[in-house]
Amino acid sequence: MKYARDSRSASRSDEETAQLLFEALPWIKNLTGKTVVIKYGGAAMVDSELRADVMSDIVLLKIIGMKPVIVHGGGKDINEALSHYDIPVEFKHGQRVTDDATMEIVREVLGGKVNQELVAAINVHGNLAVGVSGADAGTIVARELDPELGRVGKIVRVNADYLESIMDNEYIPVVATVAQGEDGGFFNINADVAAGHIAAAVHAHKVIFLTDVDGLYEDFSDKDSLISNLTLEETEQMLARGEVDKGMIPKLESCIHALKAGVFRSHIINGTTPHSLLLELLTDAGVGTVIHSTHAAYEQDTHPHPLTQFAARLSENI
Ligand SMILES: Nc1ncnc2c1ncn2[C@@H]1O[C@H](COP(=O)(O)OP(=O)(O)O)[C@@H](O)[C@H]1O
Ligand SMILES: CC(=O)N[C@@H](CCC(=O)OP(=O)(O)O)C(=O)O
Repeated sequence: MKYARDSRSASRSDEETAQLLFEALPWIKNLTGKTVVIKYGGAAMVDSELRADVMSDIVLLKIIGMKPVIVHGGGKDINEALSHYDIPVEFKHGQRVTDDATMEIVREVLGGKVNQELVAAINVHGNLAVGVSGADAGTIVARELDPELGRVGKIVRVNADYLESIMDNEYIPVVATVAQGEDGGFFNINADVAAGHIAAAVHAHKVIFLTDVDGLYEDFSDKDSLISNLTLEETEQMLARGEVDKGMIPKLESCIHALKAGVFRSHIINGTTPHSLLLELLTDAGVGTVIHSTHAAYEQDTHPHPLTQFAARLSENI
């Protein structure tokens, strides 16, 4: 996906640029020192130019004082590699049926190619990113979820200390969701599920799912039904009524898991929209769906703020 990069600076005066930077100050102060888990995967990850820009945005967030943890997927890359080796692709309930041959490919693609490419895209800005396999230091430990799914894991624990030690040393952990098995082998973990567990374990302030749609729709066939915010309870009710399907189910379940563990907010945003992360984190205007514990908690935290102007102008100019 291509998009214009330079129109923005051309259409803005120096004074406006200074104002934009100044208005970001309260947001930067608010987020300093906070851990934010960012799940990046799926269709939002396939375009290399866009991927480089998302990694640059994460570098910016790190430089302004946040502590990002990236948890990445790579389902499409796994599918390509499997078709290259003539291994069939099969999913059940949103999870890849993972026999031993598939597990080897998952390890190579997630722990190798995809992880290294994301780390490299960050490290062009300085040596900030550390690639972490979920199997390193028991970062993610799992056991069999369901014999029908083969080597798909159910997470039993996360080594938050290891991830925090990486962040304490000012690095950004970039986690591939290959788990260490309690049985000594490896397990394949859905990256949405892993992000929710990791956010809970590191007591993240927020968990953000970058995907290929603008957020959660009340009715996916109606593009006017995007939900800007909803509570944990409303999310549970939507799931129970069967109103969401496909990849949105593990995302919502992970949002619920993270919120119940004390994560302040879960966000679902469009990773194919340029700078959606910056808009979501540095403005009140928001660009996707926010899930929060209660409406009261949401209202208390969401004040009208001059920076909403920053959001509007940033959106206009990209
Ligand atoms: N109610 C809904 N709102 C938004 N997306 C939905 C909904 N129900 C199903 N979906 C599907 O969920 C998909 C996102 O999940 P997924 O494809 O797994 O994303 P990713 O690959 O980014 O993890 C959307 O592209 C959409 O097809
Ligand atoms: C068990 C399971 O389904 N694992 C996923 C892991 C990668 C992933 O989740 O990638 P996306 O976020 O890009 O979809 C898989 O094999 O595709």
